[in-house]
Amino acid sequence: MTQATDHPLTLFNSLTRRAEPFVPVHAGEARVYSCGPTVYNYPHIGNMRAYVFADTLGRVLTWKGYDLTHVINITDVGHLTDDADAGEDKMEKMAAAKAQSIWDIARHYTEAYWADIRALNIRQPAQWTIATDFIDDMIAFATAIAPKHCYELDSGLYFDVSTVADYGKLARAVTEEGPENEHARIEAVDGKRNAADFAIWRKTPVGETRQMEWDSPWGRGAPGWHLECSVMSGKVLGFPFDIHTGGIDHREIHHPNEIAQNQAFCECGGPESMGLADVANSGARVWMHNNFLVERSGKMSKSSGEFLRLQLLIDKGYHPLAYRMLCLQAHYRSELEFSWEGLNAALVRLKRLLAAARGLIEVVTDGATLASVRATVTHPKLAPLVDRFDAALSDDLNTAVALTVLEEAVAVKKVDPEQKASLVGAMLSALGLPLIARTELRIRPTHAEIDETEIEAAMVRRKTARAEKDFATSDAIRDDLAAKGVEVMDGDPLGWEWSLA
Ligand SMILES: Nc1ncnc2c1ncn2[C@@H]1O[C@H](COP(=O)(O)OP(=O)(O)OP(=O)(O)O)[C@@H](O)[C@H]1O
Ligand SMILES: [Zn+2]
Repeated sequence: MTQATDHPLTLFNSLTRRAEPFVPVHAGEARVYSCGPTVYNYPHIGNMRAYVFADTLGRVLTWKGYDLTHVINITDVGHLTDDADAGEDKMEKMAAAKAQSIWDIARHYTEAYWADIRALNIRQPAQWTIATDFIDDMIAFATAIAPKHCYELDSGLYFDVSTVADYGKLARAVTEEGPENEHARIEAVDGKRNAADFAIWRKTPVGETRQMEWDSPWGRGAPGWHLECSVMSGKVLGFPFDIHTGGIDHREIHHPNEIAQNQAFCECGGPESMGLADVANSGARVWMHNNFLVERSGKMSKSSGEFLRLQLLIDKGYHPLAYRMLCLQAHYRSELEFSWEGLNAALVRLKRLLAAARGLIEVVTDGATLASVRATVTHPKLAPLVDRFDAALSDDLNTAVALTVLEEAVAVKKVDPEQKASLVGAMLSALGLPLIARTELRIRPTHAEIDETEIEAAMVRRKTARAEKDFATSDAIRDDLAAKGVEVMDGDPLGWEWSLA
């Protein structure tokens, strides 16, 4: 638990548009729900920024001593090609395009997403909730709110946004651009009472069949995407829970719609009052949003054909943790522009950090808390760094500053090595950077013509030649390696003797 002397954890709440001290709903606990991917395609690295952010939040909550329950969902049904109420189901569309079963599509892309989660050292949440496992709960939730908040049309059961207070309060559109802008692009459906009304249950049109459809009081069909997240978060974490996360696009439609449903549910079927005067019954106390990873050409999107996958970075010889480092260097609420130069700089920084921390490799401090670090790290050169690191993370997850404090800690000399090791280990774990051997960071790009064992063997032959002053042989080996795309780095201060060009 947070001690009186610790920096209070403050988090920016999109709902109140303020950084606020974190006050858990249940003492000592933190319950967090993160909107998960729609598994119709591979995630791009922009999508993965959302999970690096959610993981960083979880790690900071652990660091601060909270007992964390993190839930991430997998959306395998219901997300339309437009976040608002138009278009086709993304999953059905991809299954049709590939002439495959939707269940196979979902399985394949869920596995691909999980592989990226592991590669980025993102901790496993307490539960992955799969939307199609919660259909009965979704029907029960919709049944509870329908009489007061919904109406039925031929195409489905619609939520009437005028039945809840402050609809769209979360969305920037409401205060800065006027609600009409955002809603102007929502496709008109005959009979809708308000432009922003959305389907919480979508009926399968007469004469059509969907691969995924279920019976409901409103006919055969499928749940709406917004309904899914309200149901899974409330069911697993209980309303109200502490923090709901997602990318900044969710602040405009998906989360306002979740909030509207949560308000309706808490009034009709849930706890009478959640004791949250200013964020009345919105389901979660704090709503947090990561900003986008962008390319020079604009927001990265997997709906638009070509996109950057983590695997592409790996194929080009970048360790996936270089991408984690890139994310940590920016504040999660800032837009981050992706470039290969930037990724390379992040990789070099990571190499340098891990090379400097080399001697500390045996230390296992995963999940270390501030309290445990304070108890062991008392040296006057180190204790102030604990404090500064904590201050940075507590300041709305300022990982950019925390990283610089970590680098200072690694560079501290003439201190008790065990204390230094515990401190560095704990800092790395709070940022989700594993203390891997630096050689593991070296990845062979798929286009390379030579493998690492061959390179290492050539390097040994070259060393022997040089020791024997046989410079002709040593130069010939270097030239041969250069021809295969390997640069020999004599006198490299990081101790890396070669790199792939
Ligand atoms: N460029 C981006 N940078 C950061 N986060 C993003 C980016 N694009 C999407 N996200 C976030 O990634 C998470 C997963 O999104 P999801 O799988 O629903 O993507 P999507 O909306 O279907 O795809 P697309 O990337 O085409 O918009 C969401 O929290 C979303 O807000
Ligand atoms: Zn969601």
